[in-house]
Amino acid sequence: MRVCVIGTGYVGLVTGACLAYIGHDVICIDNNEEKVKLMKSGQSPIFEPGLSEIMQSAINSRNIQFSSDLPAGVAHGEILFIAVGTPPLPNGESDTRYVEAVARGIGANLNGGYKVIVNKSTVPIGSGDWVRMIVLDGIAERQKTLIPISGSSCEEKLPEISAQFDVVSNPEFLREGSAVYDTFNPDRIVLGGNSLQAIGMMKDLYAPIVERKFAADQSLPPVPVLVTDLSSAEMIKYAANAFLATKISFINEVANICDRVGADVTQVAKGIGLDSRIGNKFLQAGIGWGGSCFPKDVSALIHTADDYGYEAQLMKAAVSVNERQRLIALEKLQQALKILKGKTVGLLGLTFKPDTDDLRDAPALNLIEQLNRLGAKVKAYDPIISQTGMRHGLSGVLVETDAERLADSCDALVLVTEWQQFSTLDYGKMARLMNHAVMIDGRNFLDPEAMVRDGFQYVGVGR
Ligand SMILES: NC(=O)c1ccc[n+]([C@@H]2O[C@H](COP(=O)([O-])OP(=O)(O)OC[C@H]3O[C@@H](n4cnc5c(N)ncnc54)[C@H](O)[C@@H]3O)[C@@H](O)[C@H]2O)c1
Ligand SMILES: O=c1ccn([C@@H]2O[C@H](COP(=O)(O)OP(=O)(O)O[C@H]3O[C@H](CO)[C@@H](O)[C@H](O)[C@H]3O)[C@@H](O)[C@H]2O)c(=O)[nH]1
Repeated sequence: MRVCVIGTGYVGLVTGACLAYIGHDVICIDNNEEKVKLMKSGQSPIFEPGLSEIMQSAINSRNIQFSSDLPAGVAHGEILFIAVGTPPLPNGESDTRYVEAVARGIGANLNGGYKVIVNKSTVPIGSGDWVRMIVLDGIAERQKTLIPISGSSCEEKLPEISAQFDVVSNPEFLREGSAVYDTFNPDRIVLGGNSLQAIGMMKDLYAPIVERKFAADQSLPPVPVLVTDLSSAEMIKYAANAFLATKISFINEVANICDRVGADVTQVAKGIGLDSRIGNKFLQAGIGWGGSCFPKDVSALIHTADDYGYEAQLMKAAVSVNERQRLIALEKLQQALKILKGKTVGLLGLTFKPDTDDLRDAPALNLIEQLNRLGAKVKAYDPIISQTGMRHGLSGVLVETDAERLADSCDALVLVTEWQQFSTLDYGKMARLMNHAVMIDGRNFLDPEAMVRDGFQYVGVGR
């Protein structure tokens, strides 16, 4: 099928590349010319495991094109994905201006046959109908430009714009760091809309994925496809993220109690996770959840509830537990080092989770800010940020090129991101390079006994 994906970030580029890989004819549109240039040269502007290979394969089979030409994209696609960002506004509300610009642009260029406009971006509940309205506005604006000005000598009758379309909500559940895997191995596909034709086309589009043709385990039953109304699909996206964020805040609260009573949260998580009603996922206690999605999506849902005069108390609590959790490493540093002013703290990891280059709302950023405020010098080593030199959003921190340089002359290390590489560092050598060998393990990732053997004073979270 002919597909146009507008917005080539973590979601749009992965979606576009994977759809091209499974045989669709895809054009990816972005208004960032530099990104387009990079993608045209076969390079991915983001770090995501497996993405470059998928892109390269799609480029070789001529199933994918990259462009900044929205009209060409709209003309190309039978299915038009909107996958632009919906960042948070200062009041927590979702900023939908990029979605609006794209919807207007689609309307202004829509012509010819039937199209399905797909909201892939995470958008406030009710956005499906709103997008439809904006597209219609875009069509009307263009129509106006086609009508000859009254009183002009132009007698020519201009053609009517024929634009048939439906809007579908197709929320995305991929995780950064495993986005390609998640796209080929989804737990479910959610399609919200009331047009049978549009839903039918979406099912055709996803058929190879639903049938697990590209899955890690092809013997599994087909991927469940849940068809709902527009608002329910939009709500599913927010509710899923709010639930997962709340689950993490819950285990973090348990961890804080464990710290006080002398229990080990990693064992507690195992013990409760074996109950199939609870499940063992998303019970990893640590320094709190971050990233480009949980914080903004939970805030947006709280804001939506507020708009309807309802106070989302549980979600507000999940957020405030998380805000406190983000400072837990600082508290533990103060307990271990007492005065932080003039001390040097090294951060192992900067990104909000491993296997991504994304620093949006990363707990490390809070930590850097707070440590600077208290007069500590902050250094960091992150396998991807140190290598790529990407520094967007980073200040008040010296980025080192390897873990041993990081440890050199530090008074404490904080493991912020559980990069796999951090399990095999020479911690004995690192401890010897430090002024004080203190390790705050913000992700309960390291083996406490091994750390002590290597000479560290080890402090975990709820452990
Ligand atoms: N990042 C994730 O893991 C994830 C997962 C699920 C859902 N989502 C949702 O998907 C959406 C996209 O998120 P993301 O992380 O991929 O965003 P992103 O910021 O990485 O990418 C957005 C892209 O859209 C482009 N863009 C902005 N305005 C444009 C326009 N008018 N025309 C063309 N391109 C334009 C930007 O240049 C950028 O490349 C958001 O709503 C987000 O909440 C994200
Ligand atoms: O047990 C856990 C699991 C995660 N986290 C933290 O939670 C945050 C989010 O992690 P994760 O969900 O793995 O990454 P994201 O890429 O942000 O993915 C989430 O957000 C996406 C955007 O909406 C959704 O598509 C995904 O389904 C949803 O998992 C990170 O800071 C993690 O460190 C924990 O602290 N403990």
